[in-house]
Order: sequence, then C-alpha cells, then structure tokens
Amino acid sequence: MSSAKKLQLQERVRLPRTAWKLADLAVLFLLLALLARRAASLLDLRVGGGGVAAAPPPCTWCWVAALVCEAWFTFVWLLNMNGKWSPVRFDTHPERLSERGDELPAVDMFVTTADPKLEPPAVTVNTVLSLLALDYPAGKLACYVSDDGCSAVICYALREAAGFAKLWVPFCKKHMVAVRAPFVYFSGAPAERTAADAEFRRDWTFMKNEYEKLVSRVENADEESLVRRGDGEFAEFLGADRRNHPTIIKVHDSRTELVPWLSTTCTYGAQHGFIILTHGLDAVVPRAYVRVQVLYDRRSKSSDASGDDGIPSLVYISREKSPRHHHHFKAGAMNVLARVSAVLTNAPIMLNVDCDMFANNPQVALHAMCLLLGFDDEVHSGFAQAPQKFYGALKDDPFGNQMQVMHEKLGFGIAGLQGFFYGGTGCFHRRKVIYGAPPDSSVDVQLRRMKGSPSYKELHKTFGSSKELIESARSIISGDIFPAPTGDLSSRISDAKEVSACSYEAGTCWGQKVGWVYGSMTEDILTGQRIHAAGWRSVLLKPDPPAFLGGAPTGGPASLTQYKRWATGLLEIIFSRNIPIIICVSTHLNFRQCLAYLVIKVWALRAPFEMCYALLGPYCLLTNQPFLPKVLPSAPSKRGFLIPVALFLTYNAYNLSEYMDCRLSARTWWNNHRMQRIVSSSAWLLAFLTVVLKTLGLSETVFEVTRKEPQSPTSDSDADPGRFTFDASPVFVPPTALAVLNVVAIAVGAWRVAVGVVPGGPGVGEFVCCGWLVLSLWPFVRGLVGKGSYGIPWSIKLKAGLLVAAFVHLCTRN
Ligand SMILES: O=c1ccn([C@@H]2O[C@H](COP(=O)(O)OP(=O)(O)O[C@H]3O[C@H](CO)[C@@H](O)[C@H](O)[C@H]3O)[C@@H](O)[C@H]2O)c(=O)[nH]1
Ligand SMILES: [Mn+2]
Repeated sequence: MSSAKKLQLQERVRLPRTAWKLADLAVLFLLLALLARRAASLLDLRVGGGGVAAAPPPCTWCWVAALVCEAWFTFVWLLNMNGKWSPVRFDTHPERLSERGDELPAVDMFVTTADPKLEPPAVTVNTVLSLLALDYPAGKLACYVSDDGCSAVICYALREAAGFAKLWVPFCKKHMVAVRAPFVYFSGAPAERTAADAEFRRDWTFMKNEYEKLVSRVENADEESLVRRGDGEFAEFLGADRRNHPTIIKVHDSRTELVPWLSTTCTYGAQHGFIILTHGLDAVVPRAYVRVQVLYDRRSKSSDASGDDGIPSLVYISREKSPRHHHHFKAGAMNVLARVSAVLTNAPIMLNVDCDMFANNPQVALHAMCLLLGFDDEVHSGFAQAPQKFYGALKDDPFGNQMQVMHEKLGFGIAGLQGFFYGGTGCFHRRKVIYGAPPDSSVDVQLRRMKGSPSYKELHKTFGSSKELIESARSIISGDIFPAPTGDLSSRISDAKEVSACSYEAGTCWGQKVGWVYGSMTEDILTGQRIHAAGWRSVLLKPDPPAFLGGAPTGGPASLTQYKRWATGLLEIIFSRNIPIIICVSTHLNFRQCLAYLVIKVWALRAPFEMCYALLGPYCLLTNQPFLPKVLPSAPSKRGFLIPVALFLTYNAYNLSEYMDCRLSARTWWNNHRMQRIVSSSAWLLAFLTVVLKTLGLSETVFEVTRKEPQSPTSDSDADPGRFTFDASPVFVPPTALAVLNVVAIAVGAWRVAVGVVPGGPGVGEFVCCGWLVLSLWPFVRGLVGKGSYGIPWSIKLKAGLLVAAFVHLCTRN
C-alpha cells in the first residue's frame, strides 16, 4: 500500500476557501436585496401606492433599465461564484517517472506563426529552441512549425536555429540550464555555476557569441535576397503570395543531416556513440559540448536507452493556400500540423504553443506526463493545460491582460469541475482525443467495441483520402501503444504535402468532429468544449517554475484588438449551433462546467448591459432625475440608499482582497478594474456588434494577429510603456464618448446644484457613479489632451463628440 502511494505521479489537492464562500454569498445577498428593493418600488408605483417602504421612482424607465442591468449583474456574479466555488490543484512528481519505469510516450510539438512583421522570426526561433532543449528523450520529440505568413525569412531562421540547436541543446543539458530560450538565458550574467568554473564560463561566452550571431543573421535576413539566392534553397518562395501558394515543407532531421557535415569536419572521439569535433572548427568550437550522437534510429532501442543526447527533428510547414478555400486561421493551421505530424512521426501526445510562448521549465513535458500517465483511468486527463503566464510583464498590469487573478481564482476553481479550459497554447493533448475519440469508459466506446474497429471506409470519410493518414489514425484510435513510422522523415514529404493541401478537408470531419473546431475566433475554447462534451476531463498543469511564458500585448490598440477577438470568438460559440443549454443536455458536458464556460462566453454580451448602466448616471444628471435611492432624512429611504453603498464597498473590497490574496498590489487591482470598464465599453461592445452583424450575414469575422514585442529592449528611453496609447480604430470611439459624456454630465449636475437644488432630482449616488466612471476612463480623459500615440486622434474625438452631442440632445429635447 505504502509503496503504491509513493509512486503516485500526481495528487489532486482540494483548496479550502470557506471565508471566500461567505464573501461570495454576502455580495450575492446584497445584489438580491437591491433587486428586491427596485422591484418593490416599481410595483408600488404600478399599484399607485407610493408607500412607505420605498420612495417612488420618478423616472420609471430608468428604474426598469437599472433593474434589468442589475439582474444581469447578479447572473454574472452567480456564474463566477459557480466557477470559483470548489478549487483544486494538481501536484506532479516527475522524479517518480523513472522510479516507476513507465515508458515515456513520444511528443509532437507544434508552433504556429502567421506574420513575420507582427511576430519577429527571432521570437519564434527562441520558442523552438526552448522546445528542442526540453528534458525529455530527444528521440521522442519532434518540433513542427506552421508558417501562415509563407515567409522565406522564417524558413531561413528555422534552418539557422536547427544548426544552432546542435550546440545549444548539448550545452543546456550539460550545464542544466534553467531557462532554455536563449534570449532569456543571455539577458543575465552567467549565474548557473560559480564564477570559478572556468569551463562553464568559456562555454557560456562561446554560446552567447554564437547566439548573437544567430540573431543578427535572422534579423538581417531579407526576403528578396533569400529567394534569389544562387543555391535555390528558398526558390519555392519565389512569387509565393501568402494567400495563394502551394505547400512548402522543409525537414531538418539532425539524424540524417549531420552525416555529410560531420564527415568532413569531424573524427570519431573516444566516447561510445559520440562524435567530437576536432578538425576545422576546432578553433571556434570548444570540444566539450559538441557531443552529437548520430545515425541512431530515434525509435530504436538504443535511442530509448540513451535517447537524451540527440536533437529532435524540426519541420517547417507553410500549408497550401488558395483564395478558393477558407483557411480557418489558427484552427486550420493546427489541423494541418496534426495531419503532417501524423504521417511523419505520429506521436500519441501533442504539445501546442504560440510562437511567442517558450518553455520556461525544461521539465514541463515530464510534469505533463505525470498528469497524462498518472491517473488509473485516462478519462481524467483528456488534456493538460498550463495557464498563460507572461515574461517581462509590465509592472502592475497596466493593460489588464496578465490575468493572474483570473487564473488563480477561476482557473483552480474550474480545475475542480470538469477541468480547466483549453487555452490554445501551452497544452498537451492526446492525439486520439483530438481525433474525436471518446474516453474508454464511455457508452460510445462500448457501442463501438461491439461494432468492431472502424472500417477503412469510415476512416476514409472521417480523416480524408490519405492512406498513410488513415493507417496512422487507425493505430492511434485502436490504442496501439507507441505507433510510429520508421525511417527517414524526408522520404515522406510527399505524403505530408498531400495532407496539407487546402482541398484535403473537403467532405471530411476535420474542423468539426476531428481536430481543431472551425467557426470561432477562439478555436481553443470551442475545441476544448468539444473534448469536454465527449466526456473527457482535463487537468491544470502548474509546475514551479511556470511551464511556459509568452508575451502580453502592450499599448491600447494591441490589447483591445486581442480582447475584441476573444470576445467575438466566445460570443460566436453561443450564437452558433453550440448553444450552451442544448450542449449541456445532449452531451457529457457537466452542468456546472457549462456554466463555467459561460463566464467567459458572455463577455461580449455583458457590453450592452454595462453600457446601458454606465449611461444611466449621465442621463439622470442631464435630465435632473435619480436612478438610485436617495439619502433623505426620512428613515426608510435612508435604508434603501444603504444597499447600493454596501454593495459598492463590499464588491470592491472583495476584488481588492482577491488581488492581495494573489500577492498583487492595490495598483494592479485598480488597473484591472479600470481596464475592465474600458474593455467592456470598447472591445466587448464592438465584438457584440460584430457578432450581431455576422449572425445577420452582413459581415465576416477575421483573426487579427496580436503584435509581439521584439525581445531586445528598445532604445526609446522616454517612452512610458504602461501609458495607454491610441490609434484611429473604431474601438476607441465609445469609451472616448463615455468619458466626455460623464464629464459633461457632472458639470451640468454641479451647475444645477450651484443654482439651487430642485427637489426630486439626482443625489450623491448619481454623482458618485459618474465620478467613478471618469476615474475608470481616466486614460481617455488624459488621451483627449495627449500627444502622438498618447493622444486620441481627431477622427475619434470628432465621432465621439457627435455621439455625445446626440445623446445630450435626446436627453434634453423636452
Ligand atoms: O491565421 C492565423 C492566425 C494566427 N495564427 C497563430 O495563432 C497564434 C495565436 O495568435 P495571437 O495573435 O498570438 O493571439 P493571442 O490573442 O495571443 O492568442 C490567444 O488567443 C487565441 C484565440 O483567439 C488562441 O488561439 C491562442 O492560443 C491564445 O494564446 C499565433 O501563434 C499565430 O501565429 C495562425 O497560425 N494563423
Ligand atoms: Mn499570443
């Protein structure tokens, strides 16, 4: 018994939160009290009572609007409560993997990039290098990069990275480098060993030098001269338009490639199976770390025994594109990666990361295996998702997109339901789950068993016409343990090209029941939902140090574009055939998990309610009416006023304490609170309109790629990276208008007070609401007078001004 316990690879730990549950209930109680009070006042008015319990509302429709909005806020609060109610954490013990002697499954690692301008090639190179150097048998890893930008520079950068990896991977393993993205590693002084360790110092300086040369080659590479090079290596990119070109695939298989290179420059060294460079490069390459094991088959016994010394293969793919076929953005790219890897290496596990998400913890694959192999029934770990974390994050989260509290509170909470959401990056999938297979314990599998294994015809219909793909899919679905094609990868490029053709998916289940699901800008949530609906659970992968780190966008335009895409994609899911309630009753999606999904899916739907509520304050000040109970000397209405006051204070104290609990500053709380108001009135509102237009068939949604910051610090010293920036995008119109409107309303209200209060008019509450909004939208108030990118462009100011004028006119018409 005790030895079995000792070898447990993972533990599910319940996290207590009694005090938080009480606070949840307190806020809920206040929200319900507010609703009850409003409803009572409205009823009173209808029966013509104007009774003692509540002051009669003078502006009936304001009170009705407020009631509807507050009911919605209560609903959103309930959704959040459900998500956070019963959190769990998963602890992993990778050191026990070798103790248990489990055979590790092969992992195919996918990286997507889409635009060499927005996503600098050096960023992708760092991510790829961090993956190639993972602590995992190298013979069991292969890295695939999908380039939707069809850029010769990316292709060249990866070729250079593959060369550099031959030095970098052995260096990392020899010196047990902690973070294996070179740009992070070399941004500090050599701290791994004592300064006295001369060999390490020499290696370090050499590697840093090599890395700098790599970066300068990559950064100075130019599309034109690459494609016109004499040797024709990049000739396929000649005249290729990113929206219209055939598939390009390049394999950097270090096992076969090294041979000609080594034969001229190396002689065999003393160590068995290793080669030590002695000739030609001797002067520049210290002997110690160029130990390259060649000519072993990555799947053979010998590589399993000592498979740690090679370098994983690297494959570049730019899938075929044609204006006649929809390419489905990232989801389409992921499906091509799934198919190409199926015919090349067919690993049973797939890791997927965005191009800017490097592996920060070299043991991450081992931690993931603890979760994927560590349950008695694999239904518990359909996929293992690491929460998104960011490197070089700005202090106090000025753009409210580091999402620490959301991950800590909601993330652990959802991990305690059916499992954390698939987040599109930093996720280990089971290939068979991606192929749509239900968990072994489910009824569907029992039925299928009775029917026998799927026929060739069925597989053909599901996976498409490629024989190689069908065979590889059959072995994955029937659960052969580690099926893998053998032999040289380059010899199967034509199979890989066949499955990356843009017409391949026609008539198949790709994008629906198989692979990444189409139809939403947030393909990740939609795909994860399909997996949960099949009955799988998922696990939260949270090793220390964090598994992966990515870049969070900075500046107003990039942050709001990202929020807009997310909110659009999430609402697309609700408006598609995936209506939450229907999914919930017709599939294996748990009811509470379904509600947890709603927390984020309703982001865009929150916008109209929050906008309406935000307009009530200014409307009342402009028209001299109240929408909140007033502080009057008479006792009952005083009590009425206490409810919103208590709610305002409790709610904000609750949020602030959540930030404190996550060891974040009060400033971080305020910045996030402020961004919530800004995002709601800009990105979410536009997302709402976009989806409405799409549903009416009037427009299409597109995936706008987020700009990634270059990794070398910029020289612009007087720039303030935390300050909000603007451009002429329409997302900035509504918050600008809202900021101006509230300032105007406060001025009008104050003027009224100065000339003498009219009885029945607005009270302190309305002023506080408007003041709070002005503070929340302060970046926009500042932007009205700012210069350069810190200033709101005139076109936006003009449109916002017209909106404000129209609103004021409508309010004061009669
Ligand atoms: O046509 C496309 C568009 C995007 N991408 C890639 O998709 C990834 C995510 O794009 P990015 O612009 O970085 O979006 P983010 O908002 O940072 O991404 C988050 O949100 C996306 C859903 O909206 C998820 O797919 C991502 O995994 C998740 O990190 C990047 O690697 C892109 O190169 C493609 O491969 N093809
Ligand atoms: Mn990203």
